[in-house]
Amino acid sequence: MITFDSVTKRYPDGTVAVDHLSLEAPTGEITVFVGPSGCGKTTSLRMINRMIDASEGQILLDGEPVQSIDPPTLRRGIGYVIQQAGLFPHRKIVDNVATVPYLLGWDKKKARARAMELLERVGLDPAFAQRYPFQLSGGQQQRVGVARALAADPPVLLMDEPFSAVDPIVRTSLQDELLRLQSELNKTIVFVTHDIDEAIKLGDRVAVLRVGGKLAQLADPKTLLSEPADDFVREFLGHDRGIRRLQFISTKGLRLRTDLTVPEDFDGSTSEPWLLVVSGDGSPVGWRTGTPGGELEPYGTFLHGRDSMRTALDAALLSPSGCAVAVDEQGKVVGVATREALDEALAEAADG
Ligand SMILES: Nc1ncnc2c1ncn2[C@@H]1O[C@H](COP(=O)(O)OP(=O)(O)OP(=O)(O)O)[C@@H](O)[C@H]1O
Repeated sequence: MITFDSVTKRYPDGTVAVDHLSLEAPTGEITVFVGPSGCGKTTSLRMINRMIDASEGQILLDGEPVQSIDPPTLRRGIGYVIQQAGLFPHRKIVDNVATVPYLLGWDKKKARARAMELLERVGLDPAFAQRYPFQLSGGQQQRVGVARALAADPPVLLMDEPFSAVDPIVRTSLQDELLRLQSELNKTIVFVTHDIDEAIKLGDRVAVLRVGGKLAQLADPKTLLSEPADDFVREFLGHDRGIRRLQFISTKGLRLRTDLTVPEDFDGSTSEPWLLVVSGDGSPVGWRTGTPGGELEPYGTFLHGRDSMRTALDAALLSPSGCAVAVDEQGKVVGVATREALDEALAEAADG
């Protein structure tokens, strides 16, 4: 666990970057520092591994003040990932990843084997090992940055806007990858971002900082969205806070209808305005109207019980029928959530 105990950082020119910050980043969890530019996120992060020293207060690592640990020893137990990866340009990828093991005096073979294992872990083709950083895309370089930070298996990982320099699609996949890795590794991660969506997606706990380095709120993402502490936090969360809350509401209890599906060769009429055509193997094909003939219309799906109400609602909005198609892990139809069922679930969510 990392503990900030009334930590203040005053730079020599008098700027107070962090002001009496007290919070805990629990072991095995992702704690995100989020806030507008200049609110002291990077300064707070760098005080953990003593790249910057606190002016007042103390930071404890599992109860031990970081001030009492000499910086090289401290940093060996703390992985650090920054924006644009910060790889050594003249070293091959494998040697970049093996940087800390080399520093720790591992023999070259063992260090390289560890680097190869990690490249695979972060989803990179081992063939990249022999390349130089400039021969990789920005997203691939970030993966190498994460692999390098994990090389000596540190219990703590500090990540400073690690995904902000890549395009939104790559960014999403890097975020997913980090969550997958974290589910296996259970590191204590402190993650800095200015992007509230990233904070909500990744954080077990989110610390919102305001300019002047003061903590505005520390909460889990669900609480943050439903109970922002003040106008600053509310404003920072943005105007679609209600919609984003839906991502924490499960589709498990969503009522499904199973009488609205028909096989592909069905050409009868019904009084239902829409019917979902399902192929022989159970996958959805498209919506047709109650009367036969005409083109099949598009549909949207959600994984029943796994995806959130946000995804279910999105699926409904993609279909002219206004209904969302519930599928299982194999993509087979398990039922249809009608507008009424979605309404009921939303009303319950609003009450809760
Ligand atoms: N070496 C320094 N000397 C003086 N002031 C500094 C120094 N480094 C940072 N600051 C100031 O401290 C405040 C906090 O900076 P910091 O980099 O921690 O913010 P941040 O929240 O990470 O910002 P950003 O999102 O823009 O990276 C800012 O007002 C910044 O100008």
